[in-house]
Amino acid sequence: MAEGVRRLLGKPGAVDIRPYSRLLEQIESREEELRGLEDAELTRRATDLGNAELPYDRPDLVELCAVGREAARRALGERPFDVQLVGTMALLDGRIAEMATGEGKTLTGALAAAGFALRGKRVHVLSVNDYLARRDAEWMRPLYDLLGVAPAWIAEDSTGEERRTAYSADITYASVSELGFDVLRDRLVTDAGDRVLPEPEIAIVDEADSVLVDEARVPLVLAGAAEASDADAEMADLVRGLKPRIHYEVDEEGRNVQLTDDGIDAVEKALGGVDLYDENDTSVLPRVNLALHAHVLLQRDVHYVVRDGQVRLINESRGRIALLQRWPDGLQAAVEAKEKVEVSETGEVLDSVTVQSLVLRYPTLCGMTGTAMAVAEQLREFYELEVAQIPSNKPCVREDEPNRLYATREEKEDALVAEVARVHAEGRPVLIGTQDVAESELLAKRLADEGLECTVLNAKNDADEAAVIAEAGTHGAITVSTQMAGRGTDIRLGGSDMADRDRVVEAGGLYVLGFGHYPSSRLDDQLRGRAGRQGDPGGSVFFVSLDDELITANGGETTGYTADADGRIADEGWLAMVDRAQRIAEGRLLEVHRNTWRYNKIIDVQRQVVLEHREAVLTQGLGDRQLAVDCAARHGELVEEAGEEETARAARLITLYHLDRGWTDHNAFLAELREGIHLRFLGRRDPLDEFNRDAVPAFKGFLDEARARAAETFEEAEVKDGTVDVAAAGVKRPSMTWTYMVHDHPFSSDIETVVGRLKGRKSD
Ligand SMILES: Nc1ncnc2c1ncn2[C@@H]1O[C@H](COP(=O)(O)OP(=O)(O)OP(=O)(O)O)[C@@H](O)[C@H]1O
Repeated sequence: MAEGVRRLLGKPGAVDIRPYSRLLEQIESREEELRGLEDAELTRRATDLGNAELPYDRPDLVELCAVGREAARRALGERPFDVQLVGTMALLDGRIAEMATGEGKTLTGALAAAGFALRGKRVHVLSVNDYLARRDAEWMRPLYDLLGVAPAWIAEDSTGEERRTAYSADITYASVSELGFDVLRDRLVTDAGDRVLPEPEIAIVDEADSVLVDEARVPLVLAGAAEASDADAEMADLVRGLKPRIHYEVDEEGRNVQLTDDGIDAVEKALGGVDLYDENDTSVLPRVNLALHAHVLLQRDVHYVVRDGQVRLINESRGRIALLQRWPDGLQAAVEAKEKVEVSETGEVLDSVTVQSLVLRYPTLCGMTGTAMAVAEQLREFYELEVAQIPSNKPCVREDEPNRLYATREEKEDALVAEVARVHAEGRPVLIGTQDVAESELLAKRLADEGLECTVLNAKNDADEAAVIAEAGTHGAITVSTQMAGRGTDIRLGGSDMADRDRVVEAGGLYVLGFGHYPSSRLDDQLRGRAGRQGDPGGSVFFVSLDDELITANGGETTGYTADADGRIADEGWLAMVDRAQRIAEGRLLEVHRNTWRYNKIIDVQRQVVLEHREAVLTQGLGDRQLAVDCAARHGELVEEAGEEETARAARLITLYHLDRGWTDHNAFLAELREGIHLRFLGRRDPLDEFNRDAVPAFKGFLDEARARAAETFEEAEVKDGTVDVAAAGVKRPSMTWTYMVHDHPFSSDIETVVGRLKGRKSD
């Protein structure tokens, strides 16, 4: 049995992996026989496993792992390590497998995917981006071929037909956002044959903590074309002239901005003496607020970049550009006006789904990540998922040094630059993790000024990013990077071809330097994990300063310390305070997650009612049956004139139209309700109760209302050239739809911000 497995019997809070480890010997004993088989015979052994139901019993599990190992050895030239097989078994049991960076999660997940697929289940492997979906599917394809199952992948530019074909494969790799958008688009089809997705069965989530926890509350939105909104160039110009603290105030967390009285006067004057609070014209104030928000709170190169004449959001949790992400429309246009670029199309929200609801659609959910234990509680609470902690194949020898704490940011930067210079002189490769794009660029400039040339990795496209990171382990390389929660490429010592490996090992392996802590220790660990893969030497250390935002925003003390001449604070108490600030930040994030979860729950319940009803209309002729009752006379006439089938088609289209229209309107109402509710919260009532109090009755008559409207339209529908002219009766579908993700709802009235702030106040 492998040393790694013997070493670890599982930590508290994690599931016991011993039942899996116990099978390893039997798996190994099958190896010799399997090596002697022809490929076709090996494939047959695999497909024979399909003659039973899930879950696998022990003999079959042994057979699956043994056959899978042999197939991987032949097809990929990689014989799965014991720990990878333990990971595969944990995934097949619906667990989250925690496996450190570079342990080979792709192969572990692929063997589990094949295991599910062989038993007739459709598997979706969810990646964090299109590049990885495609790369992993193609990488694992020879293995799947040998095991007799078919993989496919989806990318942003896949057509509807390509998607349908890909989803009908045994195993489909897709990014979470593409999957979400397909779910949303499928919800709006008017012909069941237009759907691309089959019923969800099994999801294997890569980077599970990033998707299931960090991105859980991110809504994916489907919007439909309405009229374009105007770029508010006038407002953008106006707010550009306003002065901080005189005309507007920003709250401590940098999430809200408000005009002061002087600001209000200045704006009213600049607009030719309007009254911003005129009850008869409430259109001006929101425009000012949007422009102000865009101007003050959203910073170029931190929250977005301008590229090819377009404003592109930076995905804050990954430091990458997110192609399809936009802010809610008004704000997007305001930023576009601020940056003086062409304004993009706007529209109304047709529907949305959070990442959390998206993955909860799957009856079986599992996944892998390098950092799951730290969020084990959340995985249990929100998904009923348990973590299996898989030991590393070789012991990790990375040296993680304690924090180096400095009084000020300047001192922290000086110290970091000096440290980079020191290790660089020995040829040791350095990877520096920064919080955002702007910071990475400033730091790169500073390093360059000191004669330390470095590569900056930020918000590039995913494929470029993979190529850059692959070389971060080269002798003497200095790489500055924003956070890379999404798994990229392996950092091999000595460069991607490992040509110089010995020299780099000699120098101590990859050295990871964090330029400040992330809001959660898990994100820190992901950065650290870049070094010391597969038993490689390596090290990590974080440089922190008392004026880091994490510390100032989370109640850290910033006065009364003793520092040495370089500004370094060595006192244990102060170092402990840094950890505390991070724990507080983690607690706050969890609270926000819980809150959104509660809000979304009720919306999900309502959505489910609509979706079930819609399904009956779409596939079982419910609309037609209802209209035959509600509009008996007109129904009879139409059947006479156009035939039963055509009448049923018209009834379906009309009913679906009103259901979807109603849901869009209801969504807008709920969004407004959420935004407005904080005012009542100030009246000391529980905002969630308040929300439910209004959201529930507003939905009560929903289906009846849609039915009544459908009847009205149906009465008016006329037959033209043998078909019912539903368009003439007012049934209009959006001429185009598109999708986006909303990251961290930015409006000041956002309930989470308010909840967060009031909570902060209460504990004062
Ligand atoms: N059993 C094996 N034998 C040899 N090499 C392997 C084996 N399994 C995986 N590898 C190699 O290890 C490297 C890392 O694999 P992979 O990218 O799947 O790791 P990971 O766990 O997903 O890492 P990360 O956390 O960085 O995403 C790859 O180059 C892969 O080819």
